Amino acid sequence: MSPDAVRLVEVGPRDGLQNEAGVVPLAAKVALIDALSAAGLPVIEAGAFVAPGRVPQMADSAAVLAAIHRRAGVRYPVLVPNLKGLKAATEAVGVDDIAVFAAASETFSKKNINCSIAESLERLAEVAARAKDRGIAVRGYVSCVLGCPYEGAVAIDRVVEVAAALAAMGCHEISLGDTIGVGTPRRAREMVQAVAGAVPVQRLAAHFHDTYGQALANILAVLEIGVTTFDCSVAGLGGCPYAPGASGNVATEDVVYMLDGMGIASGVDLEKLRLAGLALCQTLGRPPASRAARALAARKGRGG
Ligand SMILES: CC(C)(COP(=O)([O-])OP(=O)([O-])OC[C@H]1O[C@@H](n2cnc3c(N)ncnc32)[C@H](O)[C@@H]1OP(=O)([O-])[O-])[C@@H](O)C(=O)NCCC(=O)NCCSC(=O)C[C@@](C)(O)CC(=O)[O-]
Repeated sequence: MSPDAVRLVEVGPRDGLQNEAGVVPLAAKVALIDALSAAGLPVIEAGAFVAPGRVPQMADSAAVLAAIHRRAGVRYPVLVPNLKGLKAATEAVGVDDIAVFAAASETFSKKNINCSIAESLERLAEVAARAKDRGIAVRGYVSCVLGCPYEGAVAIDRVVEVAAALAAMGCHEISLGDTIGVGTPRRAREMVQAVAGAVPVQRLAAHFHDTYGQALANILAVLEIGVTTFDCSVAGLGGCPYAPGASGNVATEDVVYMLDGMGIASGVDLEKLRLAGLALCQTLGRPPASRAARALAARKGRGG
């Protein structure tokens, strides 16, 4: 059964832009975030306090946070990999939400954050404890929940273990990331059902990349078993620098179009969202990857 309402977590300004080869001007990032909040997104991941040598595109995250217009009720989490990142985040303007990230694949963990899964969980537990002491909410990500770019298949038991460890260290929500978008609906559902045996489904979020065009189908599959929080990226921006070949997250416009059609409330204005994505894509010099955004633009072009 489908819910009446869902919560969308917009990850475009972080997951979307982290993989861009060229420099995205600070003003364009700020304008994007402000346009997304004006479109009704309740959570907008605004940046990452990671090593700038590894992900140069996120190096200006503190400046982004200082420049955005904060809308009442909107949350602006940032990614934090370690205590150094937590320190930088707490020194930035207005950070009261962070997200820590681990993986269900050893090789991905090593490539992405240069340590084993066990080491990362130890490190993140300290980050989470200190963040909580300061009243900062902590979200947890698990990458490679349906496959790894280096190891291939990933055991569901491993996903359950990592998700449970993040929940045990106090993450209020666990986002399950199909980093390379290889998942299909039945497997996505099996994975979520298994994780829900360890972490209540109300605390789970689904984070599907759309590499194989399966993201919307996967969302629907897990929506029907109780997941009500979905990560998405405006204009389908993105990919992970440590997941070669992976495309962006499911496009927020495509998700909102589907939800609107199903009568499921997200609080997001599709037209304002489309224009937010379009403005950023004009800066990037390419069309939005969102099918819904393209179709809506074509309809407008025909006077529809
Ligand atoms: C995790 C680390 C930091 C480990 O870092 P390390 O590679 O082990 O190296 P280190 O700890 O020895 O540090 C190397 C240099 O970085 C600095 N440093 C160290 N930490 C920080 C920090 N926080 N902020 C700023 N600088 C930092 C540190 O001070 C040092 O500077 P140097 O002495 O060379 O001048 C590094 O490997 C890293 O930043 N990796 C990038 C991870 C990343 O951002 N990946 C993409 C996001 S995850 C993702 O996209 C998946 C997700 C979440 O979307 C879900 C999904 O789809 O699966």
